[in-house]
Amino acid sequence: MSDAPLLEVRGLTKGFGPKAVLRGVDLTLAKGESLVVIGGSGTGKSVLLRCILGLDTPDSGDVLWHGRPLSGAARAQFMDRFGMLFQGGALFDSLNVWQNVAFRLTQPMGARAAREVAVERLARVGLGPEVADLYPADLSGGMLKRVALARAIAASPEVIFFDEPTTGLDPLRAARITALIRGIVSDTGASAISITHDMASAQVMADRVALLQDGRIVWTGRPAEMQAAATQVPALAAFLDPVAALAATPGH
Ligand SMILES: Nc1ncnc2c1ncn2[C@@H]1O[C@H](COP(=O)(O)OP(=O)(O)OP(=O)(O)O)[C@@H](O)[C@H]1O
Repeated sequence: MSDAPLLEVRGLTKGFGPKAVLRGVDLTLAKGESLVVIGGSGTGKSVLLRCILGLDTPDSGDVLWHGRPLSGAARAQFMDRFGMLFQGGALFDSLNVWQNVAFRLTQPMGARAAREVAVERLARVGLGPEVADLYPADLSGGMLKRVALARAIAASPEVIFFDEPTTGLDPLRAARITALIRGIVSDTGASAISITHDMASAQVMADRVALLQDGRIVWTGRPAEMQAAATQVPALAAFLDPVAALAATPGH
């Protein structure tokens, strides 16, 4: 049991009506590993994440947490042990920054203690205590991402999910958030699954990359292996150099 991966997806399928989106996804996430799932628009990355989180019910297949199917007690344990950075940040406009960060603290604690934890997490993402009492409407896009990141790590999760963490940021801010995420994952020893279109960010964040295409993981490997693998896997080549891939497509 202790040898089991932290999280494992086995033969996951999910469709909507006649449309098969996931056609047998197999994935493992080791303890402390940062896995980045890439794939074109509409390939089912979000559906995969939703199935893992229990927001969508798979048609078949299993999600295992510490080797146990994610249902009943294992699901309850998992719910306490994961952090999530949603694509748009998904902060509550009516709560101030520290209340947003402390929102998912599972350990019961008074407001003063919760605020202290929130301020500490804000410092970890490069924001000072003066931000704690501001509201989301007062913040820039980059600051909102940082606050959302502070919330994702608030309860010291074992696994953190990042849904398109650099979407909507300019290249410099995207690079900063990417470096911050990589640092947090390395420092805390948390495992991470990120989904992204941003190859620059994937290369920095990933210990391992998995490419989702036609409902399956068609390639997985280390970022340094991607270039060589692209000669065998056209979809990978398209990600690494979309302009060249388009130019090579007849009638583009
Ligand atoms: N609730 C739903 N009902 C019907 N179809 C759905 C539903 N959720 C997702 N889909 C379909 O499943 C497919 C995969 O969607 P998904 O959002 O997972 O793609 P994605 O890889 O995350 O794309 P993007 O990178 O553009 O966000 C799409 O064709 C989408 O329309």
